[in-house]
Amino acid sequence: MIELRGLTKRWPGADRAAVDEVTLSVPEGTSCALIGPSGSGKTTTLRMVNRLVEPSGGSLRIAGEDALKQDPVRLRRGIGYVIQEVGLFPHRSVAENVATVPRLLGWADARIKARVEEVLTLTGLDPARFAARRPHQLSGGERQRVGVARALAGDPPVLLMDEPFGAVDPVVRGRLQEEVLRLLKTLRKTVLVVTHDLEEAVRLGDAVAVLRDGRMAQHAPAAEMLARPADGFVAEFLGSDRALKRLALLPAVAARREGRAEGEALPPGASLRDALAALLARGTKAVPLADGGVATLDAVAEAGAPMSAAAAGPAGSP
Ligand SMILES: Nc1ncnc2c1ncn2[C@@H]1O[C@H](COP(=O)(O)OP(=O)(O)OP(=O)(O)O)[C@@H](O)[C@H]1O
Repeated sequence: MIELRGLTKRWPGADRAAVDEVTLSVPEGTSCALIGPSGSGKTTTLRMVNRLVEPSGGSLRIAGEDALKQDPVRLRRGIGYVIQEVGLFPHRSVAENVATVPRLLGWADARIKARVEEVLTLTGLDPARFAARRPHQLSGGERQRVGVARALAGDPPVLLMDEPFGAVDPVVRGRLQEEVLRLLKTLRKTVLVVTHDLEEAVRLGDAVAVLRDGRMAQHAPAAEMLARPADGFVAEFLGSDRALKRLALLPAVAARREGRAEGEALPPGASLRDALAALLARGTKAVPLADGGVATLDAVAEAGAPMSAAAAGPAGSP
């Protein structure tokens, strides 16, 4: 659990706080995506959590402990940190880069070697091919994977990510997001991720927190926020196509009707957006679902409407 209460940062000489009394909880094993316009305080908030930036006020608890009373260097060893530029040591091999935190933690060589192989494999990098390479011998996507492997190496319960996939092309980016998401869920990490990209926020965050001028504009599960933005600012930030974006978060079975239809059934985990895409691409009135029944255009529209049963639930914080 990461708990920020009234966390504030005033930079010297600034006329207003860059982060102004932000309160936010990320329950254990869940992820929260921080989004907001440029300069709204996302990175400053993230860097206060690992004390790369010292807060001017407020409190911060990680796993129940007062993180502002801990030694910052020790605190950071328990927090994985992934940044856009990755920040690998250029003259060290991939294996040596990934081993950074385990070495600082004083692990024995054999344990470090085994762990490096394990996290490289977890992040989709075959140790036999990649362990000995230098960072400049990797593609952008591979470097990003090494960044994730390095952050996971010491098995920290908490992971902070700042634009983790910002530097890679959209195709690689989508695949990396999927993989990292699956990995972090399996490992039950508590994750705070900063991103500019709303789709990435919705994909990676169980909850989404929108900052505006250093203040929290809304904090809610993604589907709820897309259905019910707290105000005009959040609505505009989410975009006029927010109802469409939300379809990707709801299961196709929410639009299930009795009936039969021609063509290939949608796969089991399909979303309402997948159902809509199939209906449009096939030019049919109904598409078969994996477990029987069909999804129709009317049913997709009904299930995807912001006030439908699928969207019901209390407004406000998760
Ligand atoms: N080291 C610093 N010294 C002084 N002011 C800073 C410093 N770092 C950030 N700021 C200011 O704090 C405010 C918030 O910056 P921050 O980097 O947190 O925003 P952000 O939402 O992450 O922006 P972006 O999306 O552009 O990265 C900005 O006004 C910025 O100029």
